[in-house]
Amino acid sequence: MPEPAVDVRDLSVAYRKRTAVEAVSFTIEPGRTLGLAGESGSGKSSVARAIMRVVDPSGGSVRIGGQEVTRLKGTGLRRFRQHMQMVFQDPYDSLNPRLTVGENVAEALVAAGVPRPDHTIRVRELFGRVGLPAAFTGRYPHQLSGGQRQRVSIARALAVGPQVLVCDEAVSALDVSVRAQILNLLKDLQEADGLAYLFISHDMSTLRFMADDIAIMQGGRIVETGPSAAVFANPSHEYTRSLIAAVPEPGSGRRQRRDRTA
Ligand SMILES: Nc1ncnc2c1ncn2[C@@H]1O[C@H](COP(=O)(O)OP(=O)(O)OP(=O)(O)O)[C@@H](O)[C@H]1O
Repeated sequence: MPEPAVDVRDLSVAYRKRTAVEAVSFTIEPGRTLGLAGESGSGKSSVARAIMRVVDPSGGSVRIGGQEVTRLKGTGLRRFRQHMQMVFQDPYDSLNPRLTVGENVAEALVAAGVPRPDHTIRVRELFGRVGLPAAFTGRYPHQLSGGQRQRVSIARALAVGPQVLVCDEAVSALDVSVRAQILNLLKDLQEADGLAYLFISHDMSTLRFMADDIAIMQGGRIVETGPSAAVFANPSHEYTRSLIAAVPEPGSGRRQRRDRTA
């Protein structure tokens, strides 16, 4: 059997001895999406940060493409980072405002060891893959819309040829129609490249669209997990039921409860 793209076992994360994630386990196969949901503070981003080795896990194991990454350091850690990339909620925070968006993407090519003479053509290719005109490479982040900036972040993530993308609330700041376009783009890229996604979102309708499997976190633990269709059809945990209750049936035309009370 080929190795899963992501294999997390008994992962724990603590901040100054305060446990934020406890004994979290899941796997993601190449070309598949695990949706991670849960209320604010339940530990979703801490799972992502530990997998990316932005924080050191306090326990457990993380295997990416079969390689244990929890104890990697120096060059080994840098090499591993080419296999895993992250897309955040607000590309303004992650793009350098003083560089053009083309230069922002080229920075990732430097990190991936792509020779400089190849940068222009590679950046243009990457812009094409995320649906941006090549002429946009010379613009600055503030000259693009939110959706266009998120496309640039995705191009930058793809620049290193990753196997896994961690999307942490990657579409949460976008308008509904732009959100759908970015989700469709991510699905197309997944199909083309066999990318595995860890897709973190508080929005269950986004997860219903994106995720093959779902894991629900509460208080640092996974309290329910399973194929997305089964979890939505028959949630076993009270907390999952309350998350799903806030989402309309597809096509029902009802607005989300969150919208009604906003
Ligand atoms: N750098 C940090 N130092 C100390 N505590 C932290 C740190 N980052 C997160 N925490 C705590 O760890 C717990 C989990 O936080 P985390 O950000 O992982 O949750 P989350 O589910 O991603 O929340 P949100 O949806 O609001 O981003 C929370 O209690 C949070 O206060």
